[in-house]
Amino acid sequence: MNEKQIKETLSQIKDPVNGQSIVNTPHLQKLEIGDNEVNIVLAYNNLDPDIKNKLNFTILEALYEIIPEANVNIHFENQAPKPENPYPHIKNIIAVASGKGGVGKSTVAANLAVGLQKKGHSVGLLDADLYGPSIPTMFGLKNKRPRVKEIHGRQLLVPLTAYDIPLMSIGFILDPEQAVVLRGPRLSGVIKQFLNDVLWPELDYLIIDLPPSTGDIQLTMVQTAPITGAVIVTTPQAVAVDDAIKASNMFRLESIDVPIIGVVENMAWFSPIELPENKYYLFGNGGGQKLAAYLEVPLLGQLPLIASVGELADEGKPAWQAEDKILSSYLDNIIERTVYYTQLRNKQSDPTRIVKIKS
Ligand SMILES: Nc1ncnc2c1ncn2[C@@H]1O[C@H](COP(=O)(O)OP(=O)(O)OP(=O)(O)O)[C@@H](O)[C@H]1O
Repeated sequence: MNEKQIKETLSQIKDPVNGQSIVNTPHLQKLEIGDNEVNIVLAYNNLDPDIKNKLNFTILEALYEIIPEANVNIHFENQAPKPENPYPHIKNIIAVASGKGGVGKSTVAANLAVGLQKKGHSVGLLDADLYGPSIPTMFGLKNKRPRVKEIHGRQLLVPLTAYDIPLMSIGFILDPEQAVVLRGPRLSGVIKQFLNDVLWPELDYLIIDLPPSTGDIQLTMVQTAPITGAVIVTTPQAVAVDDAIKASNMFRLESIDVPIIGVVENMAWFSPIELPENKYYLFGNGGGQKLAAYLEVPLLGQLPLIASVGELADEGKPAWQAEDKILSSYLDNIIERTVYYTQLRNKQSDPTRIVKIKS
């Protein structure tokens, strides 16, 4: 049978619930076109029986017109639809978050992106820290502007690239003074633009560097994209851990429900270059482990305080670029465990749903 013709015919039929074409609606669970058979499974949450009968009849009638000899089976399931995903070309969206500022969230986000890319994954990095974007500096792209490309009448932003990673940051678009005054609808407009109007390629991971704490940006993000999971960054300090708990609690609200992949403890200790085996616990010891235990999530790894991390970042190079073996081994561990626990999350839980705005 002519699959294209069948799909075209079905695409003329509208989903009675959301008005989308029946072939694109998230209520469509299955469409199988065999030699002489079409099997359709639609899932609705308590659909009115009259509407269901009418839809059933409309589909049968439309297909009978073009394939009168075929066996058409339409099965309705009573269940919630698959979550909508406006970004099917991005497999995993990982939000890197922290409670306190300055704990190294951007450093971890940048190095996660570079490390994942080095291991063969396709990765994009989105700097959503509107009030203090550091990604342009860390990747040596300060004062650079993205190109605009018109596609099907839409003006889309082409991400800048460094180390083969497509990058987007508010710092590429607005001056810091302009970003600071963004509020309410304009703020969420910018966040939405970052996801919807940027030409992100097919990605295994989109890493999002969120601002510290909880606020409008985090809320807009979960209302815009299905965040696969959050990575929480903390230093060992008790105050940082307490604030990280507050930030984590936002993701865990029943209405938000973004899984936490794990915890990264940054600035875990200091080792002088001349004595790399010595560890000095400047900010206390075990805070990351405590946070992970409290949240019942894995500790993805620890990153010591190493002067070269900060120096390289200021030179526009993420630490992964360093030839430092000790540093690479810590980063390697964090990357491997992030991949493992993200895959485990995908196996064990349903995809995240975009948070609906209640009016
Ligand atoms: N492990 C480390 N060793 C040395 N310096 C580090 C380390 N991690 C971060 N830094 C430095 O500490 C400073 C703060 O780091 P970063 O910008 O990543 O923090 P942040 O949590 O994203 O901050 P913000 O609150 O601005 O979002 C930067 O100068 C960075 O280079």
